[in-house]
Amino acid sequence: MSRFLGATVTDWKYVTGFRADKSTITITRRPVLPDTRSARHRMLAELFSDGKALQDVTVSVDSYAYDGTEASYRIHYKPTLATGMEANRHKLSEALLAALGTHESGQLWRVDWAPEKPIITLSLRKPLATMVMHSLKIPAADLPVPQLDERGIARRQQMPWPGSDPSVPGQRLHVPYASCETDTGVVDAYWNISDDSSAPHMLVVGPTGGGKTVLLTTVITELTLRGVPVIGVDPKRIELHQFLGYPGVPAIVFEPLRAAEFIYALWREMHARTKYMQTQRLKARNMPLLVAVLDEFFILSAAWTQLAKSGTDEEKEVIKRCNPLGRIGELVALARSAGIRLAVGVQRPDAHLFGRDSGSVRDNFQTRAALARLSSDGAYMMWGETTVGRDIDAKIRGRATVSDPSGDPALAQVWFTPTIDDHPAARSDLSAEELHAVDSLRPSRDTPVYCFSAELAQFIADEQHLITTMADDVREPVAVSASSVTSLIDHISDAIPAGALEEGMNIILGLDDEPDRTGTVLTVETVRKVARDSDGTVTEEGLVRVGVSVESTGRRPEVLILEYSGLDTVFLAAVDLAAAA
Ligand SMILES: Nc1ncnc2c1ncn2[C@@H]1O[C@H](COP(=O)(O)OP(=O)(O)OP(=O)(O)O)[C@@H](O)[C@H]1O
Repeated sequence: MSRFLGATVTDWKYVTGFRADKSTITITRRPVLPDTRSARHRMLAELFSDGKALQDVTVSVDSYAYDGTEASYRIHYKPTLATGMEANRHKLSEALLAALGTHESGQLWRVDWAPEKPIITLSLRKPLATMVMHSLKIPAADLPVPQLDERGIARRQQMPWPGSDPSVPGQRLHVPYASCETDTGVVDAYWNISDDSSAPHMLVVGPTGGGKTVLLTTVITELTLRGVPVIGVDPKRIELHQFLGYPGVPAIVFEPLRAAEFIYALWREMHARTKYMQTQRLKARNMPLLVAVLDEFFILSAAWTQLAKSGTDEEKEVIKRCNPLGRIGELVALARSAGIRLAVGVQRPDAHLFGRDSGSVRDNFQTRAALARLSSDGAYMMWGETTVGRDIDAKIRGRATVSDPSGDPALAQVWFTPTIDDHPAARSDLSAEELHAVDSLRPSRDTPVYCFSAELAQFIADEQHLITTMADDVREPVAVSASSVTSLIDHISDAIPAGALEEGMNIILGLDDEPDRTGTVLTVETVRKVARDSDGTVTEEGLVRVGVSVESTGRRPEVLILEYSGLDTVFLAAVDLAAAA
């Protein structure tokens, strides 16, 4: 062992040289300095040594944790066409994260691509909590509510909110619902419903059990605490019923036909408000806010389509008069300036089911949350990129991709609000912590809806009457088997355009055959084959042939061919019904 410039050298490299002009052979000894890089540093350098993924790579340590472990790295590389492509960057980031695993401290790594320079930084991030209990830190009675005159008009709508920055206008109306990761750390994700919001309506996507109802519950509780009333629509009947009688929630609508009447009343309200604002010289910011939450929107819109096609004459007339799908389009585009906001929950992002003009309708839902691992098409529809939100850990309940405060997609943990139903049967299921959370969230004041139209006022009054008489209709259960199912809404899990049907899906048939649906026997059939127009595109005119095999007396099952246009909606069976079929 010897020393070279102060370093201990255990190995030497010998280089031989020959100079013919001087007839000399030189033998030079160079020290091989020991590799002092950590195993992780070496691994990172070796990851790119073949020059395939990145070229001319140098890896350096950027910072150390207090215990001396390496806490961040910088990777310099030679920029190429491939390194500029989002999909390649995403793949490489995933490979780096997989190679790095978990840091000694238990923290996870994050990968950041510098926007302008060919530098990747690897740094540590605190893992997002896997569960965030949603509760209020101060008594609800101490929260400020907007000062409104008897018409509901606010001269100064923007009240300070505890913890808010008074220099940021409208923060009272930043409705938080999740913790999300951004470059500056974990922050609250919120829906900005103030009049200066560039994302006035909210879209929530999540499959059954994905946490959509929890997210909407979190949002509704935050809205009512802020003195913003909510009317909910829940065609599945079991998601938002907990809000019946909740302060600030004057109505929850369950029947699709009543939901159509509600959309009509809301549309009339929007026009009445606009007229009032014009005559009284009021601005959007003066108007009292009202939020409509439409859960399971595709089921609702498919039910409307079915009613329009094969309902009773009376039902058809209601759908025609209310034209809910057309009026929703108008509401989405115009309601914001009349103080009305929409939150819509759907099972999957779909390009077609918002109607013909889907693109622009979807564009108005700029506050977005996706509670599931998205397909690449779904990711593109939600975030404009095929790779965003695709690696959500499905095992963590409430894990989502949401719009962060700057509007970009970010990984998030949705705050958990247990059921807020104050029925003793619901409360008996809650733990002490959950009871504390829901009690803290309950507003101490009931916020009214200021109705500028006779239609909305009448609608709410009728709904409240219906709810009080609902108990009269309740009867003791009778056992009914799948083959005698009579009610549609209770047994469907989702509705999708025929163009999106795939082999193996269980669909409900028999709805169109019998105009009087009460007493109709529904059947559940499994899709065996789907044939689309030759180029595979789904258009309203496009024909979709679907083959289902049905029982027959012969040896082989008969194949029934159903024909749909690409935008016809088809109901999917709920799991229990499909299993029974
Ligand atoms: N943010 C969350 N944090 C913790 N647990 C959650 C969260 N969201 C949902 N869960 C858990 O997942 C369960 C299902 O959630 P939720 O009822 O919201 O699903 P959903 O999407 O509404 O399903 P469906 O479409 O069938 O109504 C909840 O009862 C709860 O236990």
